[in-house]
Amino acid sequence: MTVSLTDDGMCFVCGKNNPIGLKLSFAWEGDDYVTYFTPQPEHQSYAGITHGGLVSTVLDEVMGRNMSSRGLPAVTARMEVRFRHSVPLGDPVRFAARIVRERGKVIDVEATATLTDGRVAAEATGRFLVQEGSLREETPTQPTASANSSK
Ligand SMILES: CCCCCCCCCCCCCCCC(=O)SCCNC(=O)CCNC(=O)[C@H](O)C(C)(C)COP(=O)(O)OP(=O)(O)OC[C@H]1O[C@@H](n2cnc3c(N)ncnc32)[C@H](O)[C@@H]1OP(=O)(O)O
Repeated sequence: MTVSLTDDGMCFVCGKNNPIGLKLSFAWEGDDYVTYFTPQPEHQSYAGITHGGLVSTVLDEVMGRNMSSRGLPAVTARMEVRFRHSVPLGDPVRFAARIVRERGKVIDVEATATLTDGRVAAEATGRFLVQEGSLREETPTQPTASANSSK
């Protein structure tokens, strides 16, 4: 079964119109598809530590957008995350994704979250299923709000 995917600017991670979203920007750096996220206090779990669910969310996004940026709109079917080090607040974290294997509409991707000192804080593997058609863009109904996080 496939679904039709629409970008209405409200994605929690990249949507420019989501008032509570992260509003992250993405770009290619060589073979890596990359975003930088600087966690703030509102993104923590224990004091001073970025919530692992949010780290997972950005890993998911950078993998998914790797494909949509190449014209392959896909959904996450499965994802595994290994948390190696805590992610502190206040410093930019580099999230990078690259394709591992493509088999028809099934694409395996891996991603890393790297701290400013070069340590890989978290690594993910994901399986994505490419959906039929192209990503549709739709005018949002929600008002635009100011960013709460930046590259
Ligand atoms: C310029 C760029 C602008 C971009 C601008 C974008 C803005 C927009 C934001 C984008 C953001 C993206 C990054 C966030 C990505 C999400 O958050 S996507 C949302 C979360 N994910 C979902 O909602 C998916 C929900 N699940 C489903 O829809 C369906 O279960 C799936 C995954 C499509 C699978 O459907 P299905 O019909 O069961 O698939 P089927 O064809 O039977 O299986 C195909 C193969 O996949 C395997 N498979 C199926 N399901 C699974 C599974 N769950 N686990 C493992 N393997 C599976 C099958 O075993 C089969 O493998 P083989 O047997 O062929 O070896």
